[in-house]
Amino acid sequence: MEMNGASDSEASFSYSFDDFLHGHKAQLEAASVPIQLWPALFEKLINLKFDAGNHFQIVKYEEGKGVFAIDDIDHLNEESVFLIDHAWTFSPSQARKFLENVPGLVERMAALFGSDNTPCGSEVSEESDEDEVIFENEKKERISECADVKEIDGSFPRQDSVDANLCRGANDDLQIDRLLKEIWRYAHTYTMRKKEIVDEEGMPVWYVMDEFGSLIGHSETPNCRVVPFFFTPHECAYSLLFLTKSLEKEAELCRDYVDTTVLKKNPSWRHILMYPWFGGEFDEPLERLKPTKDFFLSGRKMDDLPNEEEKTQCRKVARKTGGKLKVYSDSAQMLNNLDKVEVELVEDWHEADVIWMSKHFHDYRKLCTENPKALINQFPYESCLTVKDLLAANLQAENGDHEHPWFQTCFNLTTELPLFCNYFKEREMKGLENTWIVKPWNLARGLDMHVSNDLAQIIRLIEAGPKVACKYIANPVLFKRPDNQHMVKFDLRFIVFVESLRPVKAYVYKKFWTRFAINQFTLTRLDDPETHFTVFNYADKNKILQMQCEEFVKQIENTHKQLKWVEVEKKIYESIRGLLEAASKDDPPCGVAENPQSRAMYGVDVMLQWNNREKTDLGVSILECNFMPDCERACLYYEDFADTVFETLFLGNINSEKVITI
Ligand SMILES: Nc1ncnc2c1ncn2[C@@H]1O[C@H](COP(=O)(O)OP(=O)(O)OP(=O)(O)O)[C@@H](O)[C@H]1O
Repeated sequence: MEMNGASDSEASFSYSFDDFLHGHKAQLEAASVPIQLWPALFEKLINLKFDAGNHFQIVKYEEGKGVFAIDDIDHLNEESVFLIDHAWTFSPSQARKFLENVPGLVERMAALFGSDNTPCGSEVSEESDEDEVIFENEKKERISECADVKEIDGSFPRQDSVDANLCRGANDDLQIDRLLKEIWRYAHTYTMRKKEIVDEEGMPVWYVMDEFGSLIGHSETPNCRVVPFFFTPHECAYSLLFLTKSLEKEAELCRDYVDTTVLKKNPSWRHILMYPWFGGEFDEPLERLKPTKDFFLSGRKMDDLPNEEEKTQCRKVARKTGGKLKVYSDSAQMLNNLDKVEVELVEDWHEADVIWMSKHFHDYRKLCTENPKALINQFPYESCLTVKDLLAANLQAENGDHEHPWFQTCFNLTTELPLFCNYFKEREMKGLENTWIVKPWNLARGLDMHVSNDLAQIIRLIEAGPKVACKYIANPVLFKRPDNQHMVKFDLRFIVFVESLRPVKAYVYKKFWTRFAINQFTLTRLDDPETHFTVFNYADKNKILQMQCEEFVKQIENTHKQLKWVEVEKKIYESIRGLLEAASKDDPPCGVAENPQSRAMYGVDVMLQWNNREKTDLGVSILECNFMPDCERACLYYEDFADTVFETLFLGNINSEKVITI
């Protein structure tokens, strides 16, 4: 028997198998779905034919539930591909909100997670309960429950997903906490990439499969694979189940829970990747070393540098200190905001006094030999400073640890997962605070970031893309928000102008920017973005507190009487200088390179924390350093900003009222 979500007439609309291949072939190949299954898959997708119930049943046994074959099933059979629906699609930062508000979601997830999936091979109970053959009925119910069936392009019916509607309802917080922990044994991920956004990586989507998919057991020698599949006409993802071995009647269906690219790249990590399901200890002593040159070079285009002689010649060239600057640029934002500094745009970079680029520049040698008088707003290999994983690697000591007081301990989970797990477990054993912030290094604006003290969750998060884990600042200095009276975390952005790196010659713009969290700081709800982040990607502007730095200083000194801002500022400036020195200490490609023609402006994000219980010892922590070719917000707040940038960086006009030498 099968479930058809579409009537015959709907199914016969003009979407052909060729259309299907055109839109999905790359996905099918990437997921290694055998080619002989594609026609049946196409047919099942357009008819929404969830027919797994004809071949499998859920069976309860002593340790839990599993999925078993009703008949012999040949894996070479062209029909042996089955659709699995997704019970819940979610983003981890919004999951709690949905559990609190969507009726029935807590109950469904609790029922789903309540079963204990044990590895294949467990004894099957003699009496396989009739009631447990649930897919078919359940699917019928699901479809009939779904009152809102939409027509897309007048042809395909599509059901609203469970996360589409929000409504109020009360649920037990403890149960939700438990579900949010358990979910990392059931959740899976795929990433949507939008073709039109070339530079930005896609945002990962997490989902829980329906009861059938979620109850498939684990084996290291699996007999099936389950892969996510985005079906464009439905604008919706399903999972596909296909067999890798034939099944005999009553055999248990088992997939490999860690059949992921992470495992493919690191086969020796299997026991670590299995931790979310089976736990374990990671106590092998591992030596942490600084990443090698190869690490810094992988996936990066090398910058071409002038040799020492060329640099020496270049240093002798006289440069402009006034008058009209000839500027070659790919970005007008900053130039449009210049008032006092006169500029003339040139089409040929050979003529330029200043090269102002938002795109990465690589040809420093050519610039040095063909236009030595020009200055440019970038340093070679500055990604060692501005990209999170490279910065963390750059700042590591030879023994691999981070020893700078202004930098939080940080692990690259793509290369150092075993080390991180050891470190995590060691802290756990010692009873030390163990909250981490897990950040992708290729997305900005706080996207795909997670605060967590749960090792299982952290391990699973790397399936959604490369990440670093940095020790979370658990004792931040808090700010009393005047609008809601909450004591919230905040971070500060300082703009630094770099004139040279060896030795460091740099200036900080005296005005800085403030960013505040919304909710009262607490370590109890680590999934709440409004408590733990100061950047928000939504439009509720009312919740965002804007405050000029002068007002911020007044208020923070008022709240924390032991703080004197002049002293805090001094520590911040010392830390920023420390950052620039440390980041350019190693030769390229492992550190930022000195270059006589380079000048740069970076945005340095800083948090303040208490180093002791008494709150007398203040620490400065640098979160990250951003390359800033444009500065819309700065130009909007401070009319003199663009002029100050150009005067400081390119005219050698250091105005001590606006910038401070660090
Ligand atoms: N180690 C940390 N401890 C506590 N909070 C942190 C830590 N690192 C980052 N955060 C917080 O996480 C958020 C994003 O941080 P970060 O600046 O590193 O990322 P981003 O995505 O590059 O954002 P942006 O580019 O907008 O600054 C901020 O709200 C920041 O306060």
